[in-house]
Amino acid sequence: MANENKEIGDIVKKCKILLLDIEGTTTSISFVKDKLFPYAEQNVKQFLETQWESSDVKEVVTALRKLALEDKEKSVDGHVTIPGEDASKEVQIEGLVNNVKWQMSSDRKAGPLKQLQGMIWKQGYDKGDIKGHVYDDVSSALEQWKSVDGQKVYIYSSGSVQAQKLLFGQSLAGDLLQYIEGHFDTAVGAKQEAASYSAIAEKIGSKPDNVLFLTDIVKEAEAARTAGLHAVLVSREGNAPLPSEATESFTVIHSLGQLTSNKRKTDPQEEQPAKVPKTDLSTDVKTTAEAEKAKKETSTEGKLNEPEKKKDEPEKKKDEPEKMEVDEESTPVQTTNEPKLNKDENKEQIAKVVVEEVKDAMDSDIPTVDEKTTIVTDNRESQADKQETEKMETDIIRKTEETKVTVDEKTVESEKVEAEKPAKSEPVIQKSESENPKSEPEKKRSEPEKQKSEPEEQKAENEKQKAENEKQKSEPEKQKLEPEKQKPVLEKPKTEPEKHTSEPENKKSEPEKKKSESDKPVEVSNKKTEVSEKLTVPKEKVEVTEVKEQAPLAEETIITEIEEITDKENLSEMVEIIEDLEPVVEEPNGSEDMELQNVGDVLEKECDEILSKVQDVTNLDNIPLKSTLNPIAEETMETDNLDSNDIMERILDQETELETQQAENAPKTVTEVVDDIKTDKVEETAEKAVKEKVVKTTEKSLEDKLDAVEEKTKSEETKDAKDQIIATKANNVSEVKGTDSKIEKEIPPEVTAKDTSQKVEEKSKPESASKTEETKVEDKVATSSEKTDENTLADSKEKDKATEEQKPKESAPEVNGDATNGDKESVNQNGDSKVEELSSRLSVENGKEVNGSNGDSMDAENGTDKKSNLLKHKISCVGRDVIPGVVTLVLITRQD
Ligand SMILES: CSCCC(=O)C(=O)COP(=O)(O)O
Ligand SMILES: [Mg+2]
Repeated sequence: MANENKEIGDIVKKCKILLLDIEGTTTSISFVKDKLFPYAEQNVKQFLETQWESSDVKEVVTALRKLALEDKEKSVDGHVTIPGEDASKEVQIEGLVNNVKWQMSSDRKAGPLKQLQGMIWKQGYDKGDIKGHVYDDVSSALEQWKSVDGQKVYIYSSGSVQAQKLLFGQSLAGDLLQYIEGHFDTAVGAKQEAASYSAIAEKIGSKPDNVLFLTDIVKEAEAARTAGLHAVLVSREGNAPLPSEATESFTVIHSLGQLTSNKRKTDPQEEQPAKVPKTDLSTDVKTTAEAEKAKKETSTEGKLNEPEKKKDEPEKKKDEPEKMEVDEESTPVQTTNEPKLNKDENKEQIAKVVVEEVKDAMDSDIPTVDEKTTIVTDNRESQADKQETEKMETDIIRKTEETKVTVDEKTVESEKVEAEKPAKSEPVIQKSESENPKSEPEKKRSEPEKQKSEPEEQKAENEKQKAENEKQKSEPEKQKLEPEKQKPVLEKPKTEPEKHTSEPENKKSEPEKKKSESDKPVEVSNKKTEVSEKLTVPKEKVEVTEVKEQAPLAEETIITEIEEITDKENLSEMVEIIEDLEPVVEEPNGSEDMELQNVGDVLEKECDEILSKVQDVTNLDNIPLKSTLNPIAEETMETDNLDSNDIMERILDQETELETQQAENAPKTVTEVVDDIKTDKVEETAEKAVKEKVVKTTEKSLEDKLDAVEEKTKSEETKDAKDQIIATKANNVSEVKGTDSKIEKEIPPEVTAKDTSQKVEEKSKPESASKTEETKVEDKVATSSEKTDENTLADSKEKDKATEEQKPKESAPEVNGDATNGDKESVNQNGDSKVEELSSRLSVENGKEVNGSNGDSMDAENGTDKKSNLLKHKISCVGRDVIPGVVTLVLITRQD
């Protein structure tokens, strides 16, 4: 059995029953000898005198007298006789007191003595003179075994059952009886007899092999082992030193906590603070010191060699019913306490705390969902739980913010995919995913001033933008952009990170409006904005570099050309020039025709590739992107000849339908979203949120592009549209063309709009989160798109306004249809032939592309138109990232 020492961990897990000794195991020997025994000695006479007539006293007196006769017959050394019943009460009591004191002096474990002791001690407990001593680790171990580990605890002590219950019921640690299933005393047999343990196992209803006995007495341990029980020796401060052979044979512990698992209760609410298990480490240190000290003390084991005969156990029958308080078989017992489970439960508990902190920190922001993974995958050793927990919580909060950053970046960069040149999208996305998120918070912290100043500035900008957007939506025919708005854009060249930074900021103005000025979304939005901003500046530099590396073809060439043509370092100067210029656009010369055509083809192809890559990166194959876009695509396919009003109505209908369906699903609350963290859906939720953003971004972008097309058409109908307007509109036309072409290729015609909506909703389970993000993304895209037109058209606002004011009634019908479908007549009404030609071509191109590739414009237009379209297409792919004003200038310059 020597190997049991090494196997104790497994044995503890296996044993359903823990059988505990008291003195020297749960309670100090000194408490018994220095408190209980003296109390009994001092009060025995008084007790007998006052309780002489009670049946219990008479019974125990009879038993004591019987034992004394036996001791006399056996000639036990130092035995004390008890006078017969024929003696006076006083004589009998005097004899009894002397006998009791003699037995106690030798720590005799006789049943009648323990019975009387218990009766006397009860008075002391009742008076408050006695509090049962238990070691510090006892209560926690008892609770752990019962409440968590699923082990049942029984007491087996020479002290009477009554004395046991008094001690644990009125202990220094409170009432511990709730953790004890039953009590055994010497009525079941002497503690150094194996039969006693067999009897206990039988009474409990457990196999001896499933019972672990804890005691400070080697002979008791040996008896238990003989009976087939497992036994562990307990070494406490003040205990008799354990012989070396015993420590080699038995496992020796110094704290009951050494036999408890590291598990915690699954529901912290059920756990009382005072009952939280202490760490094993601290207890071990203490008890080890106690053990070392105990080894220096003299052994008292020899004094405890008292005979324990069944005839000396008159209280046996009376005790037995108490011993079977719990039917062990009737209550399932957890058999294993694997460390892994302990950790998991700890994690779960920690996760709850962390979730609360995340809630506070994130203020219900969506990306918090990603933190769940961190919690689950964290592995810690139980003894360092507290420190690890703090660290973990910190890490989780930090990673949560990092996740936010990642999600925001993906959102922004997904938007960039649409907004930027096609060749840029791939490296941007790759960069987003490959970046080390841990570096982001550092970047964020490195720019605190920017974080503080920009939101306010941005807020004013957003409000301004909102007003503009409202105006554009409600009064499309009066889309006029303030000239001053063009300057900030023109002052920010494409390669400046500020341009990218400003986009997501502007896009956040809409969610604030749509959320009915709700504070929380605004806060979240701002928070995300800050993160995006902070990260954008340093990151964009890298992105630009990568883009340059991977997109060295057409657009870079065009950029170079533009730069060469303009040869202006200070673009603000160009703004002034442009503003002063009377826009005149002429056709490119014929020698450039093929070159431009090639460039246009390349760019168009790259646009398609980018859309494909966006889908790959965001796993859009698994979500109904195509279906989401389908309503738009199908409508356009079926309404080749519809005017812009029809298209807009259908788009709006689709949008309304989608929103209605989304609204039907009860949105998840923030708490529910955060709670998802606990169910290991964090990554899934975050992924869905990102996908949702991309889907919505794409969808909204398309809608906005169609809006832009319509707006362009309207502007064309003013007849005196300037070159800048045409060039800018060409951007959107090309983009719509590329996007629509892609959609048409990918969307199977059998997919219905209804299916699309359902799929989107099913896929987007974190509804409220998605809703919030959707709104943001949609608004971002909308704002971005609108702003592009806004800025580009700004310098022609006054002229357009004057024109439209003159012919308000004429503009409306033209915008509603003819221009979109390429009615050259309606466009030509406004005069300038060159402008008319370009406008007409643009109208044709708009009509064709919005309607879904129903023909090659090259076939319908003359060579001049082809060149112009190619030029517009070329510029459209670049212009958005360059500057509309520059594009205009290029147009002008090239034509000149
Ligand atoms: C509550 S019992 C008080 C201690 C006592 O009287 C005694 O005999 C303890 O014996 P144990 O078997 O628990 O060592
Ligand atoms: Mg003991």
